[in-house]
Amino acid sequence: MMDELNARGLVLLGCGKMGGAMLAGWLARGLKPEAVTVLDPHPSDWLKAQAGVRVNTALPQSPAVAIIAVKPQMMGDALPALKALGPATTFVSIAAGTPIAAFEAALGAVPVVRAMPNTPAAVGRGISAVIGNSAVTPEQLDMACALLSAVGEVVRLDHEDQIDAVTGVSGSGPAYVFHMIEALAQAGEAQGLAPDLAMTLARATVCGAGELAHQEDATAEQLRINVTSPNGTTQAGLEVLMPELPDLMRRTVEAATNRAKELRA
Ligand SMILES: NC(=O)C1=CN([C@@H]2O[C@H](COP(=O)(O)OP(=O)(O)OC[C@H]3O[C@@H](n4cnc5c(N)ncnc54)[C@H](O)[C@@H]3O)[C@@H](O)[C@H]2O)C=CC1
Ligand SMILES: O=C(O)[C@@H]1CCC=N1
Repeated sequence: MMDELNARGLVLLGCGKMGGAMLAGWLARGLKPEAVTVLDPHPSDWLKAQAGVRVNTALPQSPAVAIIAVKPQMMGDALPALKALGPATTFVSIAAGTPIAAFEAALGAVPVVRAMPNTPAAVGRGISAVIGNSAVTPEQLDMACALLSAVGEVVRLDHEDQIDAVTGVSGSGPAYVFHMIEALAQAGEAQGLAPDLAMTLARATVCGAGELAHQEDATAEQLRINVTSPNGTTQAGLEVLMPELPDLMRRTVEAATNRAKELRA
């Protein structure tokens, strides 16, 4: 897959937080900088420092893939730049909200893969959900999945409308976890710990628990039970957290999903 991309090229439309995170992951995994053309009116300092990557130059004739990573609100302005690319290019959009039909309306009957990744892609630990349109060949869908799997896990969806809930869970999800670090650190401070120490403990705890969940086969429930001594400290803490968190998380994911639906307009 990287061989084909290195030979034919990859175009990235929009290199902000998510496009940059994925590009960082691909460059670290064998994508040659010279094979990459980025279109972005405001290139970041990180992008400017990527020697060899073409920024705001003419596009290659027929790149293997064009990644669309602009905000849904910018789509109308941004998409015409890709109009010259033909049906041999697979268009992969990572935008929340924007439906496949909008790309077909703007670009014609081209192969489109709609994907929802997340920022841990920057360290090869993302997860992306994907769905293709009727013009995508199995080989093109496989290539898009291989590209995304270079920066994490990939799941294939059956219906495009599932992607709004995916966005609410895994697209936005890293932010919920980072907020958990912030809240856990603040709670440590409230118990008298110095801010730096509380943050060190909270960050390492969330990272360590995440890594344990990643490496172990045990369910999340079992991993929780393993920490919880009967009548011990964890049980006392969970008796406060568990009645509150599921409903709070349900409302959080519902709000994010609903916002993804609104962005369709
Ligand atoms: N940040 C995240 O965690 C995730 C974001 N996404 C999706 O990725 C897309 C980008 O989001 P972010 O990277 O967070 O936003 P961002 O604001 O960091 O990046 C957007 C980039 O697009 C550029 N841009 C603006 N107008 C343009 C144009 N006409 N042509 C080319 N580039 C243009 C901007 O200069 C900016 O660098 C959105 O559609 C979002 O829904 C999807 C999954 C996760
Ligand atoms: O907040 C957003 O709209 C984007 C989509 C998923 C994560 N960030």
